[in-house]
Amino acid sequence: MSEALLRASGLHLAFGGVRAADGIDLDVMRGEFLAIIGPNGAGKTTFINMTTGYLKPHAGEIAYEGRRITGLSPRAIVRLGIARSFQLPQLFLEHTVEQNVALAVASREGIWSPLVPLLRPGYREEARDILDRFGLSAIADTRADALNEGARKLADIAMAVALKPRLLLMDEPTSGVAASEKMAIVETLVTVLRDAKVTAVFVEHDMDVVERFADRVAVWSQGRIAALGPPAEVLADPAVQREVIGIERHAATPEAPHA
Ligand SMILES: Nc1ncnc2c1ncn2[C@@H]1O[C@H](COP(=O)(O)OP(=O)(O)OP(=O)(O)O)[C@@H](O)[C@H]1O
Repeated sequence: MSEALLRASGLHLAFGGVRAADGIDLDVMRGEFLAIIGPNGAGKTTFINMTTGYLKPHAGEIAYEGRRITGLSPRAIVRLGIARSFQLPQLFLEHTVEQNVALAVASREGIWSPLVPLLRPGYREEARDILDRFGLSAIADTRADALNEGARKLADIAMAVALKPRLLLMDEPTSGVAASEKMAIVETLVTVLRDAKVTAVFVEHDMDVVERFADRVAVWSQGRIAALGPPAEVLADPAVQREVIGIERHAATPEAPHA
């Protein structure tokens, strides 16, 4: 872990009077798992949106593998090796899990029709292999609209992995996942990503997940990074505990009653 895979410098973006990014500087190191925490509205999703081409910063620059990517389209950024998963999974609900992942496999070749993967066995085989790695083989033939939240999140991430990214950004991969399933799901996810040598940035509200799986944690606050470092250090900081973790634990209570 010595080289920056992604480098964000001086990112600014305002929505009217709201400064969603107010001077973000961040290096994501090759091979690391970086967690982003922070209260609602701090600008965490905005950072992911800027990095993946869904939003263009008003100022500043993002470089990936030394190349400026600011302002490129989401598809162009995917082609360079950056994928994302969403806070609300973006699955084709009337298709099966396997068909969804096969669609992502086919999209690597510029094919975006949901019908094509049904016709080409190679795409389906690769999709099966990915689902196997995620422990999702049992639900390969289940329609996406019949999945519970945890399975839906994992299927969405499996689609992102099917794009063969070197960097994966995940927006709240565990939100809505039952507390009893959460650690096992993240364990699987981390194993798949480490095996595939994928660097990961993930927005997370569960501090137990951050503590256990992140190499570093960045604390977002009002469009800025208020703290950055190893979880054991950052989460022990009284200011972080007071201003972020208290809020996070409180916010996480309804879906994570164990917290
Ligand atoms: N498209 C948009 N138009 C207007 N305001 C926006 C837009 N996207 C984000 N914002 C505002 O920018 C600020 C940062 O939002 P963002 O979604 O990045 O925060 P967040 O830290 O991801 O929050 P959460 O934890 O609730 O997802 C918020 O005040 C939000 O209302």
